[in-house]
Amino acid sequence: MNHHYHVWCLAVLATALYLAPAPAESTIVLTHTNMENSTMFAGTRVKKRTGGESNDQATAESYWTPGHVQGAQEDESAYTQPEDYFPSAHGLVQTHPATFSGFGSISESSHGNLPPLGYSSLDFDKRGLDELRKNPELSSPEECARACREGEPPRICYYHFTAELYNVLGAACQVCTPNATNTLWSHCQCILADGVERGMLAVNRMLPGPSIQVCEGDKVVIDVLNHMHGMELVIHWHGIHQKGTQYYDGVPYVTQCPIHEGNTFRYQFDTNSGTHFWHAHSGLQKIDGIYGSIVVRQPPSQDPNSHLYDYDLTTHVVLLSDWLHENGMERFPGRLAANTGQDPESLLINGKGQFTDPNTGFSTNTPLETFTITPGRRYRFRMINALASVCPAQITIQGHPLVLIATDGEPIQPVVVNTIISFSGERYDFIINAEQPVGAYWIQVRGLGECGNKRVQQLAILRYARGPYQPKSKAPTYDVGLPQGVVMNPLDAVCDRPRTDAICVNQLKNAKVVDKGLLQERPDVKIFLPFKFLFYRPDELFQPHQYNKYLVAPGGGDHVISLVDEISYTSPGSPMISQIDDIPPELFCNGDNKPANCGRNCMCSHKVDIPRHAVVEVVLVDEVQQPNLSHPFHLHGYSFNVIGMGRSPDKNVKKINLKHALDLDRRGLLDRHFNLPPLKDTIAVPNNGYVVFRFRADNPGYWLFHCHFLFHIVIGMNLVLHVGTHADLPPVPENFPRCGDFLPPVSVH
Ligand SMILES: CC(=O)NCCc1ccc(O)c(O)c1
Repeated sequence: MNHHYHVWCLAVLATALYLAPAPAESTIVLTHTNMENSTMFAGTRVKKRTGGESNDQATAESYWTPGHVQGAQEDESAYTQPEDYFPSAHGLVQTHPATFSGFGSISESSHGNLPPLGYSSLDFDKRGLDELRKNPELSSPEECARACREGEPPRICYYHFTAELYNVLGAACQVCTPNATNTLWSHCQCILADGVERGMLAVNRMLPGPSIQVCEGDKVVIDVLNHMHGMELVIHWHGIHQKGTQYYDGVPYVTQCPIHEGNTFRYQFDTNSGTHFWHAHSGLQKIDGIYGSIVVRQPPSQDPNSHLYDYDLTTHVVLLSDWLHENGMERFPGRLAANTGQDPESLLINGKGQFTDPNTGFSTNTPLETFTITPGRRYRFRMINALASVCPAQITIQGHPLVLIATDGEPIQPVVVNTIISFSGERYDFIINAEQPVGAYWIQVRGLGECGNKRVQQLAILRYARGPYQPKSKAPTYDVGLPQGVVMNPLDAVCDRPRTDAICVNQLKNAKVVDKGLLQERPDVKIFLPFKFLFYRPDELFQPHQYNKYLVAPGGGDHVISLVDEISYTSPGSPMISQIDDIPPELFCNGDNKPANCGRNCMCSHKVDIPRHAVVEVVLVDEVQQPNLSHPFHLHGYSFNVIGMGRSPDKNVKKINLKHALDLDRRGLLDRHFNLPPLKDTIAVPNNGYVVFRFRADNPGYWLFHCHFLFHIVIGMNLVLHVGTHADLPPVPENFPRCGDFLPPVSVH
């Protein structure tokens, strides 16, 4: 096809659609009646209201007419030059053409060029832009988000993150109303989320924050500037192994000191392939908006499943998150009277969604995320569960089976499912074949577990190019959802036999050969880790001279902390990796070395030492025994092979515990499979069940291992696996920030 003709033709089409008046149904109604004080939020106008007004009135007075036209993104696979393309991720304004370079010839497959990211280096703080411009060896985000080809030299990809206190529906939404035909800025700083105004935290005024999309082997450099007043910040790169760059894993007081307000910390590391993400690992900042995707692509020849799909687009990342209508700190330790625990009000899909007030039934009408596909083509989608609360998320796409091809960044032998249940921290990559009639189809994401109480869900749209924008069928509701079919990750934990209705993680097969040594009968190190909550009695918790942490759990208002092997993790005051000598040795502990007389609530820095190169087996045992709650454990620095999972085969045993798991193991009754066990870095332990996994300890360092639920991290459901010795580590980077107590002798004048 003639290159220039193609370009011109699409540009005209896109422009025409872009300037067309907004269809009535896409009017955004930014109103929300707050349960307690009936405060209305109307786009850029803020009105205080008294209670009792009808929703009709509210709607009439407080809507906003956007010029956002979904049709601007017409054909995902026909992109050629950036001028033709209106990104969907933040698709309010056209991306600045001048920021793009390196687009080659038109390719008929995605294994060719990629559409733009949806933001560019022009969105950096000026300091970031200057850094990029003065260093010719650095590539911009838009240059790095490219198709990966064998034999092409790796790049050094540069990002600048500015973290701020920010707001949803702030005045930025006045400046870049979506109907402004503004071509000066690549990025509109208006965050709509689910259409309900709130304070939040944002990186580069985007939600999700900037997506990092590179090719395997590229080096990534991220300058993180903390502009959050009175807050420290640490960012973790979930799924990146940090081999050789152990200092940049982003765990406070384990691998670094937190970044002070006003300071910039430069992370730099190599990339292992897969769908990953980044998020704050400090405090509760993640649930307030500090997260974004990481996609590390490979040349097709490197992916055993590449023959199954035609396109792997920048715009087909599906990042799921949970969303509150207040700051996360309102929920910790939590309130007693209006006890909602930590359950979210809403879910978001790529930071977008709508909210229906359960009290009034009133809905916002903010744009839903739309993924565009072309009939007859096969698309790789990369789903990231970035939820922070305890709710599993279930995704279903109307009329489209999902061909699962990877999880947590690692390829598996393809399996077909109809719905995926995922837990905080997990990633699932699947293929969608665009083989249904041209149309628009619902994507439904439901919050399960505790989220069933509020029935939170979110919708997005899978749209065939040149088809309608809205699905013909009524939107699925929480109770009448899309048909389920085969479920990935059934919550019933029946994982010891093949079944037709579901697939468990341990039943997935690795698409690559597995290290034989890992599958040997006896591992070098075997670690049993039971975990549970400690329920405090109020009289026990509120004693003089003690300020013990606690979480007010939902429902009954229990005051709890978390224990792993009877220990509640407590952070030291200096990072283990860089200032081990500044940490009093008695602060460290583990199951074999607990502090004397620490009673029920042992608080110390739980650390298990592992010899380098050892074959390690970990058995996690759920002693929480809270029906409805399965805890996803995430290991930093590694992927591990999932050997087995399930519940006790002994029908007389109602509740599993460490003693019983040890007994099952002795009798050879823990489920173990050695035929191509899949690789994961985050695994949900079935409630009242167990998980067995193995890895070879070939990455020295201090690696956090923890429940990925945000509010369980802060109450101690963590430990550190310390692999090797300090002699195995690269030297501490020059001028690496230091922190710790300052307790000089008292000076007497
Ligand atoms: C009997 C009871 O209500 N227990 C609460 C369990 C619990 C504890 C902590 C959480 O984060 C959570 O979601 C649930």
